[in-house]
Amino acid sequence: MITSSLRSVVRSRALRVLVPGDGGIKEKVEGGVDRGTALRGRKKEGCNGQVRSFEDIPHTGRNGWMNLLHFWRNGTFSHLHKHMEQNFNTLGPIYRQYLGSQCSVNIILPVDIAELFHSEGLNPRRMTLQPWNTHRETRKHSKGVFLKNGPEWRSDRLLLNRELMLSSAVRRFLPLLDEVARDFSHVLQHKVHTEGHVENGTHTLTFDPSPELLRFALEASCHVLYSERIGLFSSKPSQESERFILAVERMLNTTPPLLYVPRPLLRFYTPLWTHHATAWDHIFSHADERILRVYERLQGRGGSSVEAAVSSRFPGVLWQLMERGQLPLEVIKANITELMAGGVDTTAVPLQFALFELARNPGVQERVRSQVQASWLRAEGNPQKALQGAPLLKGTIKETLRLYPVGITVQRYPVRDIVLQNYHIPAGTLVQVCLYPLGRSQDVFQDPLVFDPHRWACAERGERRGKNVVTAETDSGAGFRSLAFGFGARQCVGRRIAENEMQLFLLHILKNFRLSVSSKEELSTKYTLILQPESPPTITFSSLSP
Ligand code: HEM
Repeated sequence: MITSSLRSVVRSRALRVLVPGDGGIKEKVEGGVDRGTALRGRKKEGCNGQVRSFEDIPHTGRNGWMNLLHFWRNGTFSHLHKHMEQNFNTLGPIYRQYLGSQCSVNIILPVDIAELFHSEGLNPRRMTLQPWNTHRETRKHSKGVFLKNGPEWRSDRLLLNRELMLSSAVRRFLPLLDEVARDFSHVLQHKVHTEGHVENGTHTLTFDPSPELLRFALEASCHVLYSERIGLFSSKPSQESERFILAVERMLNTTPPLLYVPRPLLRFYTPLWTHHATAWDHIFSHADERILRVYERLQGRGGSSVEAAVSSRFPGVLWQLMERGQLPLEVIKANITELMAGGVDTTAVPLQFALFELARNPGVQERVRSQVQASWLRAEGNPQKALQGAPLLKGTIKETLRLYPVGITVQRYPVRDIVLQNYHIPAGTLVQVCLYPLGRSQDVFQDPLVFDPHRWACAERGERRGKNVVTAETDSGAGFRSLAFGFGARQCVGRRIAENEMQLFLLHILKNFRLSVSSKEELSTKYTLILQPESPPTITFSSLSP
């Protein structure tokens, strides 16, 4: 039962409105908003409007082990995102989920999401990825920001933000991303002209671009993190890079089955655990080699690299971190490894979805292309100006991630008791914002299954467009609908790289190719720690140049 002191806290508290913004969050305090406004939109009032207890929250069946066994036995763990969507349809906008030893409260409505992030505290915490932690501990590796918590996380994170999140940092690495995106488009042009056929005077090629997209993402990551081009667009890409891509995929695929296994039992999953740990070892050794190279460059050895580094060219995030010397080498290694592991599939996979959606929505594609072409002309080759002049590119990425979020949930442990949907949630409860059902909810988005990048352009201009713009009067969770990169101080540290990398990729593709697909059917998706197409879509690229 809820205590009277909690009720009075809820009643008396001024409602602080958190506004998610591009550079983090702005927080403004609006005094005097009553509890009625704070709880508007909540559907389930207990008798006499009393806050209900945690135990009253609808749930999916309380034996977490039986639930997990059910998923494993039926091979449906990869459809966890679909189960969440079904549960919201049957249980309402909040429910308890039991999986293995873990209980979470799952939510979907912006008003509740706002309340959750409002209570995340100074050092927000996500769900622990136990297999990743166990690998670090057994190999005696440090943790990077992904796995750290508390004040230690915060101080490391502030140093990383300077190299990855500030607009000054973006200005430094944007030209590198642009170079990779242009090269990719040239190589694709060559492939279409040499391997494709001519249809109505246009060179056309139909293929599954997913392996090329992974190479693009790895090439882009290496260029920004190490200032190194690794030649992945050549006809014979290095085997080391191909092995790295395989290691990241294996690490991702082996994480979910190990996720809910208590640590002492991990060793009983021996073959799976061995695959997982070996994949991580490989990812670490990739970073090790680069660190050694940069170390040698910093020591003044390896002449030509030093010249590159002291020239005006951006020497890469690793170089910057090592040169500043504010983080121990072990911690730099852990962070660079996490950035490499987190930076390949996370951008390559949404690009598959974006190409597919643009291809199956030719009208949308034309509108984005004409904005891109006009902006490109005005920008005279300046990539930053070109992106600023084509907001539909950003809308395309947001729309892609709305329908196909890379991570299906964002998690937090509130640092104080809160009330969600009129239920009492004790501090320290794992609460998950379920991004996949959120992006497809009719209660949150008008025509949720329609791919419409323009809806975000309207939202950013504050225009009212059906339910798509929710104002402070109608919903205190205004804006908490585009959360694919998480939120606040703990949001994705690679966000600026990812957003710019994906937008520049689409810019150069749309300038040079018309995209189409033979079937406009929905893509089936599977959850393997990240959300992926069940089978990668085949896309037809038709060259726009003769
Ligand atoms: C479309 C691409 C991407 C998406 C959708 C995405 C999504 C996310 C999300 C949801 C989180 C958790 C945020 C939170 O809890 O609030 C996260 C954290 C993180 N991401 Fe990304 N990510 C993407 C690309 C990248 C890239 C390219 C990198 C590396 C260059 C990266 C590195 C990280 C790291 C290191 C964290 C942990 C940050 C921390 O805990 O302080 N991500 N990402």
